Amino acid sequence: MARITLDHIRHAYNEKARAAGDYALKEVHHEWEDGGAYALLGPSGCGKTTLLNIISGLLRPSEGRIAFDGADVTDLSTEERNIAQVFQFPVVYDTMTVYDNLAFPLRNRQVPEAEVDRRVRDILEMTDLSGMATRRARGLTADQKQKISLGRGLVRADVNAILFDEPLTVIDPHMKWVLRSQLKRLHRQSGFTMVYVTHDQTEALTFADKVVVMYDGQIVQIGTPAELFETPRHTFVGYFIGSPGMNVMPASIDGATASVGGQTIALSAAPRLPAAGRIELGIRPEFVKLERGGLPVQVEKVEDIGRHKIVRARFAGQKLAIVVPEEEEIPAEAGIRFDPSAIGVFADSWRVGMGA
Ligand SMILES: Nc1ncnc2c1ncn2[C@@H]1O[C@H](COP(=O)(O)OP(=O)(O)OP(=O)(O)O)[C@@H](O)[C@H]1O
Repeated sequence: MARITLDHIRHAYNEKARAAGDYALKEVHHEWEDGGAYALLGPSGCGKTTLLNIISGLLRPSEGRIAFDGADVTDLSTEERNIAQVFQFPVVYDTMTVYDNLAFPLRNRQVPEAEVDRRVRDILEMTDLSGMATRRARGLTADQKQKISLGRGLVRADVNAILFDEPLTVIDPHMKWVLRSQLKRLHRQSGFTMVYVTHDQTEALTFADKVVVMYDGQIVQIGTPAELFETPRHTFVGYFIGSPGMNVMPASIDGATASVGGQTIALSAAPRLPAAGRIELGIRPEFVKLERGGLPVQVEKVEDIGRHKIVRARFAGQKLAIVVPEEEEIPAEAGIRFDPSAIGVFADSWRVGMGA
């Protein structure tokens, strides 16, 4: 288990990189707690794997240093960093039995056989592979092989961290849910530092204590699922987390009042705006209320998804999503009201503070 320090890390795959845009990973400067469960979440190409490979030692960053518990490991190999990794696709020994595959990382380190047996049996149970312990890996499905890979990542008790790169991609949906919950439980029991790469928000939000949201080579926010939902620091976080994502509307501001397409919206306080910049309001669909009176809105579509309804509407020339509780009627000639305390103000996509 280790605290991971990312000290002014940048990475470019092209050695001649100069401009910020040349870097696959723009500057990352953070400290991740010992024993934390982190998810790296973001769309394809945003730099998640690059950052994970820098932590594991598969990639040396172009700039900056990385430390485990304060000791510089920038020039150490994965093996020397004492890290377990689980990749997107299975890495198993086909000719070995399931049991021996799981035992391999332990036997390799001369762990006493009684301890090997205890650990392997725990993992067999966790991954639902107990019934096939004596079968050779060859001939198993991709799904079963990936469970072996996952088990091999989890079997050692002496690692500094366990890194997962989209480990559940080939697992069927029900088992995905089971394994995610098991991983969470295992994290609580073991206290390993875990870093989990995914582009799936459900996976990230159920697994992690802290979600690291990445966009275009940058970490745009590190927060608990609740923080990301309630106070996204960047419009991308608002849009990426939540279903549907946050509504973002271009606006102008005068004191504690915003104007969107000629409609006036009250804010909770006057935002502290920078001298220049593109101003937008962000409000989650859960905090827009449909009611008689209110600001004019055109309802275009209603999607009933069981727990609630999603209303797709147009407000002041902008698309707007509204979440309506299942039991509530959608009034004829509906208008809308925004909860002022739930409105965020963003300048050039970054959240600004409110009030003096
Ligand atoms: N070996 C490489 N050589 C050159 N460019 C690379 C290399 N690996 C990644 N890149 C580029 O770096 C950027 C970040 O890629 P990275 O794989 O880290 O993103 P990601 O968020 O993990 O994406 P995905 O979810 O698709 O794996 C992308 O623009 C990608 O094309």
